[in-house]
Amino acid sequence: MSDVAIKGLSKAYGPQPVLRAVDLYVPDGSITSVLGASGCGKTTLLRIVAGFVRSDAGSVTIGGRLVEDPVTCVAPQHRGVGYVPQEGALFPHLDVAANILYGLPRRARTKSRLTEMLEIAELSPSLTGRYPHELSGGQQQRVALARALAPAPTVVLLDEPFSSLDARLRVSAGREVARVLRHAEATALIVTHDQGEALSLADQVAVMREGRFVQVASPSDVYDAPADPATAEFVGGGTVLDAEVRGGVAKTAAGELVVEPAVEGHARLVVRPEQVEIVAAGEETPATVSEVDYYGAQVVVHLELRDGTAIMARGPASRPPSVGDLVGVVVQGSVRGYGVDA
Ligand SMILES: Nc1ncnc2c1ncn2[C@@H]1O[C@H](COP(=O)(O)OP(=O)(O)OP(=O)(O)O)[C@@H](O)[C@H]1O
Repeated sequence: MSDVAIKGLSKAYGPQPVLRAVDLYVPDGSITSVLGASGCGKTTLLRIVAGFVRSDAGSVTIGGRLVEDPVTCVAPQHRGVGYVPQEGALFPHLDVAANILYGLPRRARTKSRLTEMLEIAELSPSLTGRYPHELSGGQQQRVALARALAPAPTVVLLDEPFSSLDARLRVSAGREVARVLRHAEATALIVTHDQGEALSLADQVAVMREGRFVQVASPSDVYDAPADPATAEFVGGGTVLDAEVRGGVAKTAAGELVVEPAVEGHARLVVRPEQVEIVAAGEETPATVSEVDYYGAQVVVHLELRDGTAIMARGPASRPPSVGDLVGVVVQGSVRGYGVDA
């Protein structure tokens, strides 16, 4: 396998810039997820790396070999890249075996290669004669991955690979695909708009907004130290409060909050929903429950503070409050602050 180096990559469709001088380094044998809202340019980036779309400026190097720049364009089949398109896109008229062996030269379509790919993708040999419509969504994803891995690509690109699966299957299919990629020691780029998926599957998360990377870091750094309030809201959610910070402390509608890293003056503060504890009315900051989203083991409670500020709490679902309840809220721990220039 190989590393991928993307430098100053730009692309516009007509007057509309889609990628704006994007840099990204994916180390050999690691998984990077590209996380961003719909339309921010994720698929375009992946398709340029794969060789399906030309860039306007910048370069892509795979394993030290230049494959894309304004004068170079190595054909997709010569880039050593495996591509798993959205929803797997298996050939419906071919069975599992034929789908997996499809990308190999005829002489390489051997039973032993098929067995090897079934083992890597943790698929039972009893499935080889089945057609895609006879497989579960998760099995289809693993067949699509086995097909992409069969020609032994140096890099695997996956575009929203789990978008067609339901929530429960997404988690298990994601885990299985990550295990297969790690087993194959693949260098992989996974495009997703699902923050849980991005954080749980990858070694590195590249957060994209409007054609730029706003943060490229480990999953825990992206969650614990988001680059800006918008990234914090997108990754993990939370409430952004405007406040004046003096001596590392801010007086806010949600009480006095300790701000880290210490910023001074006007700032935007991010309060994570798991930091907000709901207590009995009369204690701490009063709030009214405006909405309760029930997720089984957890609830997300939307609250309105006295001055109209909306704040969100997430916690265990035991004894959740009801809409209209008067409660108190306490923000636990310090909050992240971002200075705002006057
Ligand atoms: N072939 C094309 N011609 C013109 N505009 C395009 C083309 N392909 C994509 N776009 C536009 O470029 C922008 C980025 O598209 P892209 O598919 O890269 O986004 P994305 O982040 O992958 O979105 P999604 O998560 O919805 O797939 C969008 O505004 C899209 O409409």
